[in-house]
Amino acid sequence: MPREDSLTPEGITGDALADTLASIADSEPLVHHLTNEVTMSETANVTLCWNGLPVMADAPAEAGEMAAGADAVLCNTGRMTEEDVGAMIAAGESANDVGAPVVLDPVGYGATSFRVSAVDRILEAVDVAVIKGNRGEIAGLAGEAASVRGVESVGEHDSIGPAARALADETGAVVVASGETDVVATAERAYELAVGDERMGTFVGSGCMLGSTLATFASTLGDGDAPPATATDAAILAVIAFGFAGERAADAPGVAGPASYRTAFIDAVAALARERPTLPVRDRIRALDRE
Ligand SMILES: Nc1ncnc2c1ncn2[C@@H]1O[C@H](COP(=O)(O)OP(=O)(O)O)[C@@H](O)[C@H]1O
Ligand SMILES: Cc1ncsc1CCOP(=O)(O)O
Repeated sequence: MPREDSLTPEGITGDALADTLASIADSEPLVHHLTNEVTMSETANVTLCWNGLPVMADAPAEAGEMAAGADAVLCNTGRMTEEDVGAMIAAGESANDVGAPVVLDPVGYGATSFRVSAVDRILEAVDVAVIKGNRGEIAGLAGEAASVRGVESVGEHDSIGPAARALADETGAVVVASGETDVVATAERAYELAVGDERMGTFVGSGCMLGSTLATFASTLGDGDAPPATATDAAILAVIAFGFAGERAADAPGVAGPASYRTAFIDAVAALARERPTLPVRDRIRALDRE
C-alpha cells in the first residue's frame, strides 16, 4: 500500500486515536439520531459501544428540543417521510444553534427525486459538519450521474477523490465516501484510508453504523486541547477505528457468516473502546493526488 507520511495530517496518530476514545468515554456524548428503522438497533448499539449515549427522537414535536441538549446529531435519510425531513431540519438547526456537529448520511441519494429534494433541503437549511455516504451517494451529491440501486452503490467511481473534494468545497463539510477503501475529503485535500474487511459489506447496517461512529467522534471536537483538533481529524480517526473493528471481528472465533460477523463487529467496537490500544493509523492513510 502506498504511503505518503509527510502528507498525513499531524493529528492522525495512534495516540490521538487512543486519546479520542478516552475523551468519548469521559464525556459519554449524547448522540441524537434521526434515522431509519431498518438499522436503528445497530446504530444505537454501536454508539453505546463507543461509549456514546444514543437517543432516537424523530417526532417533529421533540426533534429540535432533543437536539438542543445533544452533543452531536445524525440525520440518516434511509427511510423518511416528508414529516421526517422537517424533523431533521429542526434538529439540525437546533444543533447549529448550540454548536453541536451535524452528520448527514444521505442514504439512497439519487434513487428517487424525493430523496434528492429532501437531502438538498436539509443541506440548504443546516450547516453540516460531515457528509458520509457510499461512493454512489457521494458521486450523486457531487453532481455526477446517479449511481445507486436502492441504497446500494453501483459502478466503479474512479474519480471519487475529486468528487468528494468538490462536494466538500460546495458545502463546507468534511466528506466521507465509503467502500472497499474509504475516502475522507476537504475542499483542499482527499485521503484514502485502506482499512476494514470485506465482510463489513455482507450485512445491512455497516454504512449506517459508520454514520453513528462519525457523529460520536465529532462530538469530542472542542474538548480543550485533546484530540481531535479538527472535524477532518475526527472523521479520519472515526473511519480508521471503525475499520480496525472490522478487521478484529474478522479474526474473532466463531464467526460463521454475516450474522455472527455483525455480532463480532459490535463486540470488536466495544473491545477497542475499552482497551484503547495504540494502533498504526498512519500506515493506513495516503493523500490522493490532486486531479
Ligand atoms: N470490501 C470491503 N473491504 C473493506 N471494508 C469494506 C468493504 N465493503 C464495505 N466496507 C466498509 O463497510 C462500511 C460501509 O461501507 P459501504 O458498504 O460502502 O456502505 P453502505 O452500507 O452505506 O453502502 C465502511 O466502513 C466500509 O469501509
Ligand atoms: C436497506 C435499507 N433501506 C432503507 S434504509 C436501509 C438500510 C441501509 O443500511 P446500510 O446502508 O448501512 O447497509
